[in-house]
Amino acid sequence: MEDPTRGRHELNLASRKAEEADWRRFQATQWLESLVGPLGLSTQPSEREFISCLRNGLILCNAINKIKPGSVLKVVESHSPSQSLTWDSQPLPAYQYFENVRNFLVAVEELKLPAFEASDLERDNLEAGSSAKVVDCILALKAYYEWKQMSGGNGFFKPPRSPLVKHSASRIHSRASGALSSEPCRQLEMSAGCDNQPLAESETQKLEDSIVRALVECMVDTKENIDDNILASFRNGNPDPVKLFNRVMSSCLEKQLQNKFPELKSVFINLLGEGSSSVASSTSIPLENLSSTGNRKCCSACMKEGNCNHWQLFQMQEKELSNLKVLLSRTKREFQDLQSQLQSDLKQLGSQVQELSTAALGYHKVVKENRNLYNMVQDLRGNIRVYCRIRPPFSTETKNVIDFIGKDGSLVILDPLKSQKVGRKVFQFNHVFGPTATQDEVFRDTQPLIRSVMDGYNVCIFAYGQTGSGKTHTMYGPSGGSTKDLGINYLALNDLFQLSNRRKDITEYDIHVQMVEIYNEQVRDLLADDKLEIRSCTGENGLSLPDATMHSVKSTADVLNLMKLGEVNRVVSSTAINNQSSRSHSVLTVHVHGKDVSRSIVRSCLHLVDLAGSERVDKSEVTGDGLKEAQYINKSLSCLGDVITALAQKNSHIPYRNSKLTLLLQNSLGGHAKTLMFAHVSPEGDSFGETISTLKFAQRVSTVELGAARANKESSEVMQLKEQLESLKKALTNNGSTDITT
Ligand SMILES: Nc1ncnc2c1ncn2[C@@H]1O[C@H](COP(=O)(O)OP(=O)(O)OP(=O)(O)O)[C@@H](O)[C@H]1O
Repeated sequence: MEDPTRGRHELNLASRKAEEADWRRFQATQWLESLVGPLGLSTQPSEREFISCLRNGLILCNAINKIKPGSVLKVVESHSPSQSLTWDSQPLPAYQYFENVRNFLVAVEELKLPAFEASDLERDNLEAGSSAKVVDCILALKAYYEWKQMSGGNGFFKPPRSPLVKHSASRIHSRASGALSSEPCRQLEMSAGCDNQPLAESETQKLEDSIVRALVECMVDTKENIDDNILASFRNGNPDPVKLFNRVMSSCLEKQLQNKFPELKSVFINLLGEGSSSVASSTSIPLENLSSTGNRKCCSACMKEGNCNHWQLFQMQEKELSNLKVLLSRTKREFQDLQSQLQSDLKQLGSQVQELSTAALGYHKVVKENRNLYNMVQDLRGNIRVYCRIRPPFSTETKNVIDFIGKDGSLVILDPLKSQKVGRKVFQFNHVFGPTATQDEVFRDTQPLIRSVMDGYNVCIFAYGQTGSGKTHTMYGPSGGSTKDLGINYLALNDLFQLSNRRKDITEYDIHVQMVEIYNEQVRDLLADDKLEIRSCTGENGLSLPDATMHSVKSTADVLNLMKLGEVNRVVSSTAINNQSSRSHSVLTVHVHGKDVSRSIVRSCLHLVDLAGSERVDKSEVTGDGLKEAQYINKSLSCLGDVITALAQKNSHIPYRNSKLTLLLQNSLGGHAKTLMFAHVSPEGDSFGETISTLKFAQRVSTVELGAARANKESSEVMQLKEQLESLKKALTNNGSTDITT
């Protein structure tokens, strides 16, 4: 037997379906009008009205061009001005406009939106429900348009499901739910429940069945019990379909869920709750607000305009936002970790640098202390300091005998005639200046020694070496009177003036100079007009050259003038080895006399000696007077060697008197003076013999112990006592002579 309620339900369903179709058509019309202007249709257009209006494809093309400009490039327009867009004045034949419809459908396909058949717009096909596909297509366009406006076209657009598509699988279900399911589904979609539920397929199916059954029953009941207010609003001819639908639906749901399907209510709440839970937790909006008020508010506002994706988009963005928040806090944590790691690394690095710099400082301090201690030991032992200076080679082509120059004063030379293994000779000096050392560098190393003259020490600096090895260059500077690269003589005096100036408040200094040469065993005054020969080299008052003229100097200019005069007077001649060879030993003596505020007196002298070059007579190719000069030079140098050897061997007798040179340097070599020798060598291979001989001599000199240097300083008491002694001596002498005469 046929169930009478079922028949009634089917009847009701058909009418609901029709209502739904009307409502959707209304939405499509409203939206098209808002997009392209008035269509000339009634408020509730019939299917016929609606299809006729769209038949020429003009409205459709204009609409799609508004959504996506250029979608239909050529739109066939209505030519007659009398032809309006109203549906009933549609001009024929329609085939002229078939192109519009076809182009529109192509554009719709390109947007991947649900399309319809061109024949759906034909007059002959018009029957109930035939416009559904066209309406679906327009509502899909509407949804696309709204998505594009909201997202700016970024992301993925998902067209809303057509009720036709969804329910084609089951005839019964489509019958029962075709008209209605789109709305609940959309409601669920809005809360992200419809598609995103991770339910099993069978479960979903079961759920859908329950919902559809409940809704069908609900609507049948509601339709029968529709309250007068709702019917009245229908009758007064101006119903708001959205409001009407909402009211019907809400009262239906409320009743059915409350009374008949309490289990369905919990399913609904769960669905809505699950869909909202993540959002609720991330935004702290109460669940009820989202599932009822918020959700409904959003949709009631949008329902007027058609399909609504707001809630879904909102949820997606909320989710993305919360993901981003998590990412941000994780990145922040990582950044903080990195920062603290960096800080601790920097701290560690800083302390390491600090340690290193302390170590470096300590190292420099120790090196300096070592040097000072070494010098102190040298002073205490009274050793003669020996510096070696190597002249730059005259030609790069000649073989160089210098193998290695150590910073510690070691020097290795190589016999050019022997192999590297056996031809190497090692020497050790206080310092070795290589060919590139400047005059200034050489002076800076000797400066402390020179300055000690101002404290009362006697100092002697002499340059020794073969002819042409650079002795005059070191002591005077480049030959030819150049004021560039001036040597130790000038730089030393200049420095003494500066020091005297700096100490002028404490000590008053007088500086005098003498300049003599020893030529062929004769001492000659280089600063006197007539170059008088000086007979005595050891005079009274501690002066080694009492007869040589004494010149007071107050400035470096004075010194320069005197040095020029001395250079002019010195005997030089050209030899095969050096065309400006010094044929004599020159001695510049600087006498310093200082008196300080306590009336203590310092008296000292600085000998700056440029020896004549030692040379092999055969090699220098000299004859006659030149040969005689060379023999004298060699003899005096060998006397110097004898004195050095005797001193080195600590002999009781030192043969100072064997030559004028050793007699002149007696106080510097045997007294309590500070002595420095510059051993000059030529780097050329053909000078190897002389180089070895110079270096051996220098090595011997460095072993000489002179005893600790002593300053010539007399305190005011000693001076007073000395003065008293002098006056007593005089008185005694006077008394004696008186006694004799009386
Ligand atoms: N360190 C140097 N840098 C540049 N040129 C140098 C250097 N040493 C020496 N000379 C040059 O070498 C040449 C010989 O030097 P110098 O006259 O000083 O030798 P010397 O040992 O005094 O010779 P002699 O014993 O014959 O007088 C000069 O032309 C000098 O300018």
